[in-house]
Amino acid sequence: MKITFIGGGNMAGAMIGGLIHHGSTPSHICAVETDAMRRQQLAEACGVTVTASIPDGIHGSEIVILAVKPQQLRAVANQAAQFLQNKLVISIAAGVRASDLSQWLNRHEFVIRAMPNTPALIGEGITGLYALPLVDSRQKEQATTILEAIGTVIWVNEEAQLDAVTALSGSGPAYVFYFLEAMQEAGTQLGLTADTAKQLAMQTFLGATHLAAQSNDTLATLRMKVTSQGGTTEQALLSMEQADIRGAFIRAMHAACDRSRQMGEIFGRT
Ligand SMILES: NC(=O)C1=CN([C@@H]2O[C@H](COP(=O)(O)OP(=O)(O)OC[C@H]3O[C@@H](n4cnc5c(N)ncnc54)[C@H](O)[C@@H]3O)[C@@H](O)[C@H]2O)C=CC1
Ligand SMILES: O=C(O)[C@@H]1CCC=N1
Repeated sequence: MKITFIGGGNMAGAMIGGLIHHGSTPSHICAVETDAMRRQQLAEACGVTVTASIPDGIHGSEIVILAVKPQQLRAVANQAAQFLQNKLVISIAAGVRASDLSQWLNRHEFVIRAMPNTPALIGEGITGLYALPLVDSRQKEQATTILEAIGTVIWVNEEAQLDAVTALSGSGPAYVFYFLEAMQEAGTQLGLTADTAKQLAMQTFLGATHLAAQSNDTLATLRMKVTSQGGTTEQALLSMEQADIRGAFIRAMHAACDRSRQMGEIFGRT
């Protein structure tokens, strides 16, 4: 199965890296990229075919993954439309609705909207998927197979849920890195070296996440099992509650979800 990415930036790079890591043949992957330096990087780092031409890149591919910025999607769709025939199109652009993309692609019916995340690069991604009604089960299986190569796949029945997926797992790696940065910064203020603080922070995330995945306890119970009465964790959590960190976090994710919907309006129905 030959796959073409249109747009070879950060997310396409993570997906291509993940696919190759999982055993895909580099020559079966093509990236259409307008930036010459980025084309060279992709060819050298991944060994995939690169081109600046959309028709050349799409030729011979069964699946076309649109991985440009949301504001670039309409122009790219207009250029690609006449070369698609019955190919499956998967868009990873945040916000832009599958039905709008279908219109730009001359009412192309085989459109899936996907929201992956950057841990795809190491096969630890998670992708939310939504298909237009006429996408058949074979095409859905193809999309599942491709995206399972870079992690876990979750299908949603209502496209609006993809805005929530975007706010949670699409943007989520950035929240984790932000939190890790804060833990590292605090660790160094408390006398640890930056490397030691980073190692402690990262392994704490990994360990706690694996524990939560394997445990039958709720997240709240797991938290309480760390929190000794009169102890250190209690003081830290009290400080976080006083600063309304939980509320701030929830508001932040609402802001991300609102922005995804807004991008659907701004870059979609114009
Ligand atoms: N970065 C992330 O964590 C995630 C990004 N996304 C979505 O993926 C899409 C791409 O995001 P990034 O990779 O972060 O952006 P990026 O800016 O790194 O990549 C976009 C690439 O498209 C290229 N490009 C622009 N116009 C083009 C054209 N006409 N033909 C071919 N290539 C063209 C650019 O040169 C650039 O390399 C966005 O729509 C974003 O919403 C989705 C999930 C996660
Ligand atoms: O920030 C963004 O808009 C994209 C979508 C999810 C992650 N990056």
